[in-house]
Amino acid sequence: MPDGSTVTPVAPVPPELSADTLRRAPKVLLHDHLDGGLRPGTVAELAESTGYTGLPTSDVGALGRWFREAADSGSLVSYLETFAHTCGVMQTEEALVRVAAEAVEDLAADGVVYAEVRYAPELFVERGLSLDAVVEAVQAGFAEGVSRVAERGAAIRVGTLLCAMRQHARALEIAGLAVRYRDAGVVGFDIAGPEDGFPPTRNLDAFEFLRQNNAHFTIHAGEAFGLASIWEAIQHCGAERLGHGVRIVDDIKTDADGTVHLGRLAAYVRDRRIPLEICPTSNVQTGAAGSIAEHPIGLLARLRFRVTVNTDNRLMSGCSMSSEFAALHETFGFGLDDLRWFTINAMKSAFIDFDERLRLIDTVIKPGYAALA
Ligand SMILES: O=c1[nH]cnc2c1ncn2[C@H]1C[C@H](O)[C@@H](CO)O1
Ligand SMILES: [Zn+2]
Repeated sequence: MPDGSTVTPVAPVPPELSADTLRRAPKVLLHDHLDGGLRPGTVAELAESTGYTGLPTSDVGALGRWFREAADSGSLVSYLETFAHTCGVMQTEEALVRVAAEAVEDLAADGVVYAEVRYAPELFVERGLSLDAVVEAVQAGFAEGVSRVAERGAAIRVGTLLCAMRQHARALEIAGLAVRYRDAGVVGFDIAGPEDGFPPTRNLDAFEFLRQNNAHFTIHAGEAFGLASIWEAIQHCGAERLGHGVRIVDDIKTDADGTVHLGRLAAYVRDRRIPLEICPTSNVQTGAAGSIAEHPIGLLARLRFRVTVNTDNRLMSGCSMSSEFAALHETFGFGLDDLRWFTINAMKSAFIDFDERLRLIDTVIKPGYAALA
């Protein structure tokens, strides 16, 4: 093991950042699922207009609660069952455009200035849409959302990540789709779905194809399975970022006197500045963390891993970037400097061009936090 280093535990401080300050703080979101971020009212209306009859209730308030409670299951597999309903109402171009446009509006209203929003095109072909039609409808929706936000005098930049579902074995095809639409707003690729039993190396051909094409990708790893999944994602597949990655703590030992020892893999992830797309509330719901207070983000941030904060699924977790920041502020005492650090970490780790990342850091994020201080 590398030499130990001592970290001083940070005592939580009383909350002092108002909800309004947290909302106005510029935020960068790298891990947000399109089919996990619908407004409950939109789910109900689309079910009605598209003839989807599977919803557990049509009452909007009850529906929002149902998603949160059903997702709060302690297991990733049960959590994922709730997506049958959101995907069920997203099978037409009109529905995809609407959901994508509203997602952008909701993120901008929450103070998000750059977002990478992901989804699996293969989940929206049940009623005959082609994969290309799905991608084009979502891109049209994002463009519509961005222009509605601009009309209100605000600004948001959105990049798309295309996911392949681990259990469907269509990763090479979806990777090809991501590369074909790279000049139309698709900035990267991911694999999602059940982790246990579906190791990242099942999709090696897709990752090799992406690397040959100089394309970016992240991998959901270290959420419902441990270090082996993270190791494969990085060392076999070449993931640039880790979706969640929280189980990297299994490779970190803390002595009774506070001395911390990083194993080889944890040291590699930290040394190489591999971004962790951490989603605190989602991790509690799927059982990856016992509670927000027990979430490894406190330790990982203190050890200066490249930590980013994300929503994962705003509908299923009933959360936003502001509410995740608020929970971290209340639980760990993170202040504006820490939130700015998470935000700049995320912006540095985005899949858009370097000069555009720099421009957002210098002209939007830094001045935005300076104005709040
Ligand atoms: O946290 C997650 N882990 C693995 N898969 C996930 C997670 N959140 C959402 N998904 C799945 C369900 C969606 O249908 C799919 C594409 O967005 O990705
Ligand atoms: Zn996810």
